[in-house]
Amino acid sequence: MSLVAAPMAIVDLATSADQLQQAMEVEEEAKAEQQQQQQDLGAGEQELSYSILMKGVRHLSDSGITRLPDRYVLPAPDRPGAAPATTSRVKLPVVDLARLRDPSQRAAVLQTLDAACRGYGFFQVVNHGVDGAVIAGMLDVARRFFELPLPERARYMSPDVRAAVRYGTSFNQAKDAVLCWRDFLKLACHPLRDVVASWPREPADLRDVASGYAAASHGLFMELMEAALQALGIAAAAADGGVLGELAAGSSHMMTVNCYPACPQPELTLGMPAHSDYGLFTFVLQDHVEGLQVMHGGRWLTVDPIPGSFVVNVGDHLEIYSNGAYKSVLHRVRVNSTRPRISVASFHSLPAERVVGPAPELVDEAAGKPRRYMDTDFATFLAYLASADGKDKTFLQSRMLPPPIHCAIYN
Ligand SMILES: O=C(O)CCC(=O)C(=O)O
Ligand SMILES: [Fe+2]
Repeated sequence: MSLVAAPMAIVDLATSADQLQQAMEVEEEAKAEQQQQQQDLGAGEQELSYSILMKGVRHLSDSGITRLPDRYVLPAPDRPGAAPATTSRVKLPVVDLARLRDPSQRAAVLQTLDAACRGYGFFQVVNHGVDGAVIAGMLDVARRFFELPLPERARYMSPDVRAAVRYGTSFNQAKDAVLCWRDFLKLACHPLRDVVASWPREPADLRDVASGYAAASHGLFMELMEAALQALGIAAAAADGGVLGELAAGSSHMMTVNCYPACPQPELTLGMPAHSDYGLFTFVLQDHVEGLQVMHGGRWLTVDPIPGSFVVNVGDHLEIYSNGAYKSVLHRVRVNSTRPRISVASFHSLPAERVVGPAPELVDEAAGKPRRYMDTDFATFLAYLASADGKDKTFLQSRMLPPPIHCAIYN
């Protein structure tokens, strides 16, 4: 063995001693967790304490419960089967990025994008060019994260909504009167280089895989924003910097990895309640299990997942920026009794400190295009979340201006 190799061998030994120690710790934690699960359910399936519920639904599902704990049972009118009930499935409008990139077909695809953002607020992106291995890898590492023993996941629990990494359960767990059948891992993704080191250390490939995925998602977001601005007729502003230039200089990007385990009574609860998203565009990557539903024409429609595609939706910021032309639409997630589901939602927007209001190009009082929304910023949104439950699109509604009053006397 050469002298050069010796320090390597020492490092290797040290690493494996560390790994052995870690493996023993994890095994002990897993045993303790299993005992705890049995204790949690020891007295039959009596109502569970708040601290047990805060361990999340993966913990409950792994415990083998057969009845939904009361805290997850929605009032009858809010249950997924209640009116407006539907089992209709929807194939969302398809935005083909290969065609968008082809100058001879760009105008036609811009029309599709524009119509989708005005009508559904949702569309699917295909032929995006993101390597299938990056997509499959992201879903796979997400699944493996939620399979880690609870103590390993629980390291990242935090009440701080600004934390770069946050593990939790339900929708807004500190506020939800009825809990949701979802656990999540939230990862701040901007600036990527600075935040990755604070992401979970396990699974060992999570940082690498998720940062590759985050970079790809951000690239697609920039491309779609440019297209959306062009479709809205404000591309000229982008040419001299504009909002696209701002986004290139800095943006906000959060990734939420959602885990919806199999649920004993899925007809009584939801994985996520009806909500709209806060940013400009959200990219959702879902596995092959359906669950996402979109409100359209007063009915809930289940999105048919196209494997390898992204579901993209307009967020509150884009509705405000487009002065109401593009719609930030209510959506929710249903769960089922047999198949766990994983999704990865990437929320893209302007920097958190940026005040967002309607684009000046889209407001013209004299031409009958009044400003329809107040300016807003992240601090206002957080204050809103702290004061209300943040559901049912009420934040966006709180930013809407009343239509101008036209009085005949002055006309
Ligand atoms: O799980 C899904 O399909 C959607 C998730 C979602 O709407 C969200 O994270 O805001
Ligand atoms: Fe959402």
